[in-house]
Amino acid sequence: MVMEIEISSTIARDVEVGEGAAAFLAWEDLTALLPNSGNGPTRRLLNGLTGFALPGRIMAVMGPSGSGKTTFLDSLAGRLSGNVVTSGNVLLNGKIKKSLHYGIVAYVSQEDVVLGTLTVKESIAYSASLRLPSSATKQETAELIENTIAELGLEDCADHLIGNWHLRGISGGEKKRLRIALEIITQPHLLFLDEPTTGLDSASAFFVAQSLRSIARRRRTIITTIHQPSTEVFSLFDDLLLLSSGQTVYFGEAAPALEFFAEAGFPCPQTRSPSDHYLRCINADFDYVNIGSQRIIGTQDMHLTTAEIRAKLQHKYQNSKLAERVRAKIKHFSVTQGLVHEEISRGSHARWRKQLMVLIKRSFTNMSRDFGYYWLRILIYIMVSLCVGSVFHDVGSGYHAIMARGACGGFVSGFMTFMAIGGFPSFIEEIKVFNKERLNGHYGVGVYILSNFISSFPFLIVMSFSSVCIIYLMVKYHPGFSHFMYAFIDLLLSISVVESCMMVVAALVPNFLMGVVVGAGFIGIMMATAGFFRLLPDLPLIFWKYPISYINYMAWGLQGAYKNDMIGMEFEGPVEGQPKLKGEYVLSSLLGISLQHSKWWDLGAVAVILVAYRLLFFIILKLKEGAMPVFHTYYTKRTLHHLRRRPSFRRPLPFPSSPKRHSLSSQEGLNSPLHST
Ligand SMILES: Nc1ncnc2c1ncn2[C@@H]1O[C@H](COP(=O)(O)OP(=O)(O)OP(=O)(O)O)[C@@H](O)[C@H]1O
Repeated sequence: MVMEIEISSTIARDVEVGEGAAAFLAWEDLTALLPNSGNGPTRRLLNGLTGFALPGRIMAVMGPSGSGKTTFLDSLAGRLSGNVVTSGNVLLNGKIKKSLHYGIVAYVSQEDVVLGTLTVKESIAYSASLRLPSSATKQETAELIENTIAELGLEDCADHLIGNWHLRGISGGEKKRLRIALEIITQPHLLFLDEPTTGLDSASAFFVAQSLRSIARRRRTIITTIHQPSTEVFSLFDDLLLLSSGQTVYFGEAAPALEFFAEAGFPCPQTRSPSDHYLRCINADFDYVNIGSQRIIGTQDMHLTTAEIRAKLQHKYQNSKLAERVRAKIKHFSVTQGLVHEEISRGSHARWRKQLMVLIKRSFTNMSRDFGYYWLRILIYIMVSLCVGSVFHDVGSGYHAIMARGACGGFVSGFMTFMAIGGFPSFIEEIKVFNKERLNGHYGVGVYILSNFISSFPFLIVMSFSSVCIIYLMVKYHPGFSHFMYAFIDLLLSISVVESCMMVVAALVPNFLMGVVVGAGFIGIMMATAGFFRLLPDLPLIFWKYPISYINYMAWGLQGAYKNDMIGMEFEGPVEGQPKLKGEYVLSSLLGISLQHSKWWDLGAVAVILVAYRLLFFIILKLKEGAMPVFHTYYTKRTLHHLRRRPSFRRPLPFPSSPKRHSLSSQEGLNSPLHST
């Protein structure tokens, strides 16, 4: 007999009667494919999933490791990596949505992306200030922060630093709860969580699940993937989506799943928890277990292989009235556009000026507490400056001092700016935090770039000022306050350009080692064409002179530095008694510097290049947001068109006709990812 489970009347009521804003989410025939770059098989990571999530309810997505739980959440949220192709519809409040990022959904991922230099309370407070409406009073915000801390049991560690690579901070479980707190503080209408309880002890896991349930009860829609929940935790979930190899094994209310399994011939033993039982039935990883030298069958108690159990369950689900009604409900969703009148809230409600102030403060706090971000570099800059100062000490104005001054200028413009690459690991961390917060709609790209620049500027001033002070005084460059200030601003702008350039690299290559290599390579090219190792007039005209030397901040910076030092100076000639050499003559004849424009033009050019890099950084971040989805849609269409022409790809999925135990090799065939060639 086939038992059919009714979709509860409460769900139906929820769908029909909605008060205020709420998120009714549905997905239809959701498929994710991993095409092989060659002519090999295409993996189906998700295979035609259909279902819905309703406000006021919390849905658990369960399945063995690798069954596609994260892929499912990512494909709903439009966050899958570029190599995965998706098809199907995602409907939010009856309207088809391409994806649910930039604030439509709050997503708590598994990745550990938080600023480790802040305390738990500070992190939550910044997150609240960034997103709560500007009308929220200080007291309301403080209450909300306290409540959120209490809701996730973070009181004991509220004032502890989170911790990073060199700073031991809060525990992994506390970090996990903090990441949830950062997202739930604004009570988002739609919340996705990827394994929020993994790594937590049973009491904390229960605590977290209970908080999520109470949030859901405030007409919030919550979908969470979960690994091995305890019976207590499992009982807190309203709905269940059970996945195996990217296919639905069960979708519906969580409690009746027991009857579904029993009806299918797999009743849950009394000694086993229901969630354990479901996973055991569909987890093929331990079908065959080696105990000593013996190989035994893990699912012996059910007399079937996992592949057979899974196929039976899938078959039963696909042909059940339950699946039929889900499809009917989705149809209802798609024809009833705008089930709720209010738009669901998106990301931040704070005004951009408030966001800018909060981000500047947060970024400045992070930079000043992270020793590796600027302090270490400032220390190294001072030490290197002392070394340069003593090597070129009181360089003088003899004939040989001409080359010494040139070399010292070359070293400062080249190597001293190159050292800005040392901040790359911190840039990478910051970009990761930006990416996460941006996708969750906390703030915009422009606000982030401006805040990052403003908060780093005081450190760059300290770095350049201390270096120029030491070098200028020890080497005894051209005397005079204006000359000193020029050298300081020249170095400040040059270091700022390298910083901006490194931010561009971090946005394009978000990997520490690869980023450092790319950044170092780029600065190396700038050094080679700056006019010190090869004079500017001698550079090959095509490419190296035009355009490279003209877009090279170091070339402009070095020309300005040379002019600042040498114009107005006189140097001894090569032979004693010869007339003195004027600085202008040295510049044009020996150093290949054009005197057709003043040193201020050179400084202006460095400033323009700095603005250009910041703009480039903005454009890259914007392009990643805007153009990448367009490219991905094109790639998806092309790949699907190509795949649909393959007959084997269109073939329906196989279900074994008889529950015979397969040989190991045939079982492996069934358990391997579903694919077509
Ligand atoms: N971008 C990708 N490129 C290659 N393989 C991918 C990609 N995304 C997902 N996969 C593969 O899809 C399968 C499902 O991955 P997914 O992370 O969704 O599983 P999961 O059920 O969340 O597992 P776990 O519980 O271990 O986190 C895995 O085999 C994974 O390697």
